Amino acid sequence: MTKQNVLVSDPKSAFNMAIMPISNSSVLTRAAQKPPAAPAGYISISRKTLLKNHEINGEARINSWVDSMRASSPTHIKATPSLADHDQSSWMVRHPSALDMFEEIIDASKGKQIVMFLDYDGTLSPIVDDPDRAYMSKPMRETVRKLAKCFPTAIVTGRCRDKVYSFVKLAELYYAGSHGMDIKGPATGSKYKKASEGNGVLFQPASEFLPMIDEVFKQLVEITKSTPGAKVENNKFCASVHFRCVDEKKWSELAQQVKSVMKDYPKLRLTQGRKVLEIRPTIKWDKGKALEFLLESLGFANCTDVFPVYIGDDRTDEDAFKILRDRGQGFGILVSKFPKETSASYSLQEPAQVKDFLGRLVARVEKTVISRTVQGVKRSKNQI
Ligand SMILES: O=P(O)(O)OC[C@H]1O[C@H](O[C@H]2O[C@H](CO)[C@@H](O)[C@H](O)[C@H]2O)[C@H](O)[C@@H](O)[C@@H]1O
Repeated sequence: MTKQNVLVSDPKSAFNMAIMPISNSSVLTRAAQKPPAAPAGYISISRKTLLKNHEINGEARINSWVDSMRASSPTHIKATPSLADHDQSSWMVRHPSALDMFEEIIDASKGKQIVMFLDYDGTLSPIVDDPDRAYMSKPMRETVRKLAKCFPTAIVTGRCRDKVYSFVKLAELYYAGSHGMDIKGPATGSKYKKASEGNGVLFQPASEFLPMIDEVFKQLVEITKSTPGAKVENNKFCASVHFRCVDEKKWSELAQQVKSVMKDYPKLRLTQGRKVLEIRPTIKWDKGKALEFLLESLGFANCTDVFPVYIGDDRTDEDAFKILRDRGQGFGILVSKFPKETSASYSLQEPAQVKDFLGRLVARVEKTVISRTVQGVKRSKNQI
């Protein structure tokens, strides 16, 4: 893939730093010098906080990561059924099933342009022990393929962009890898243009961190060798340390190992996912910003009639859910079998339900197009 310029139309937009050749890192250097405040849900962010936590409060912090990883583990939630039952019913009132609310969702989107944002792991593919084998089923791929014919559709993932593409294998989608720090979006000003048509833009706001992430990745691989089951994944602009196959008794030790590497990299921060610690640059960029960037580059920056739908299962998806809440446009759907603190409006329990929901959306568009064709009504085929 060649390096390209990114041009975003609104000069006052939050994406001014995108108006530059990707290879020019001067603006990014400024951003990196002054780490921004932590977005909601992050474990730590600023250099000061990192140093403070490592020097003064490191032990407590590590324990809190490990505790929260344990607490969010389904085996632990199942171990307290009475709490789970009670929480589940009141939580479902606040975050009803997107399948049960399908007609309400369709009504809310009427006359608006739906834009779909899909997380990968735990949303399109079931969670499995080996991250290299988190395949998407053929029926899910077919459903997403059809979905992309109906609406602009993007994958927004913590994974390396090339890796997620090797799983999804659909050229007609837009891809935001490394938690949105590696975006292959639509060509500038290409409203409604398919990703497969023309040159898409490449946006990599953390490009200057590449050598640092590589270095940290190698150190993490080395230091975690002594922990059976630990796995380190290079996600290009971030790295993931997997705890899933590590004996829980060893989790604190593994977290300590990660911390010991991090102490030399104040420009990196840690976030937490599903049995994973993720190491990423301290730039103010996340899946929420990626969603906004994609909406803007699709030509929907100031549109009131756009209806973005973001589906995800992880803490990192909360940044995108929150953006949608704040914009008052569209909504988020959290994929979870258990109650979780979330800014999403609706819920689905597992990838199989995500497929059903997407399939129903596709079926509704197809039905609407047929009935409009029969009636001779002219309207954008992407609108329900
Ligand atoms: O943003 P996502 O698409 O959800 O990616 C987040 C991380 O997902 C992957 O890890 C998770 O899925 C694995 C496979 O099912 C599982 O083994 C692991 O425990 C989960 O945390 C991926 O491997 C990470 O690199 C992503 O950052």
